[in-house]
Amino acid sequence: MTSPRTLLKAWNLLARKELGQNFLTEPTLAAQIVDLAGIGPDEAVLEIGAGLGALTIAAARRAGRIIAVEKDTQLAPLLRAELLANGLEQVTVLEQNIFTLDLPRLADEMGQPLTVMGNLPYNISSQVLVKLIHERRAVRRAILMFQKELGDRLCAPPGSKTYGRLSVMLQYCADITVLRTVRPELFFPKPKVDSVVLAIDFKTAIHPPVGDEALLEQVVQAAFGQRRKTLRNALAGGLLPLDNAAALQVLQTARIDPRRRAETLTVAEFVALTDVLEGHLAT
Ligand SMILES: C[S@@+](CC[C@H](N)C(=O)[O-])C[C@H]1O[C@@H](n2cnc3c(N)ncnc32)[C@H](O)[C@@H]1O
Repeated sequence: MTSPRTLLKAWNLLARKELGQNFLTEPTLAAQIVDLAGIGPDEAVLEIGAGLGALTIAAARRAGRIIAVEKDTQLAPLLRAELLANGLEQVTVLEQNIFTLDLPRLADEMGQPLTVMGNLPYNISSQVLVKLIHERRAVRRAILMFQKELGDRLCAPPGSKTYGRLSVMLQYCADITVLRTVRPELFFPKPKVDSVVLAIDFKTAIHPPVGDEALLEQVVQAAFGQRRKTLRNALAGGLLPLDNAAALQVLQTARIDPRRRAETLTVAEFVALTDVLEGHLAT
């Protein structure tokens, strides 16, 4: 792997901050991430934000097929040239915004659920996660690098300050494992903060499953949208079709103290609350 600094210079390009371009500089680290991801020859891998190919090249040495998505059309030819130079022909580079890619359709075309991999641009990491949650029937596993602060939020338990909307929605449908942290020195350009690699295994069965997942998202959004307020006031805050009396009734039926705050609720309690609310809205 040629160093990102050398490659960009040779192609007369600059790293684009607005695309979250912090490239991995260490091939051994890229190989280690791919090893930790347990990528094997039978897998279909989708890489989000392939950049200059650090992870792509490491993964292509192990995986059956790789679809590498890269939004920056200036980088894509460079990436193709790098892959060719490394004799890696089983990689398809898509010059595309990840948000325009239909994952269930891609998984159908590949004949199996996808292993998703990526050193995510920090400015779209949360949105990518929401997309993966929504389209998870197409995803077997995701091995993703995040800014450490977001990684901590995703893993945060109830009761902690960083526990929030995404922690609940992700923990509801996935098991999360911290694989390793990565220091800023291992990227070019060097970011200001540490990163973390997480393995996200989507659950094949959820216990307990919620009746209406879209409603769960709305409840979680309403609760954390006003996280300093009591649940009763947050739920009656306007996002849900509930007034203060109805919010109280729903919380009491779900056996949740209306004076509690969103960050104290377990995922199972959010599920129970949503199921009660669904029944309430149906009457
Ligand atoms: C943090 S860099 C990682 C690059 C490379 N995977 C690595 O580890 O060195 C993120 C990459 O995602 C690309 N990117 C940014 N927004 C994107 C989007 N919406 N869809 C696809 N790729 C995107 C950037 O251009 C950049 O190459």
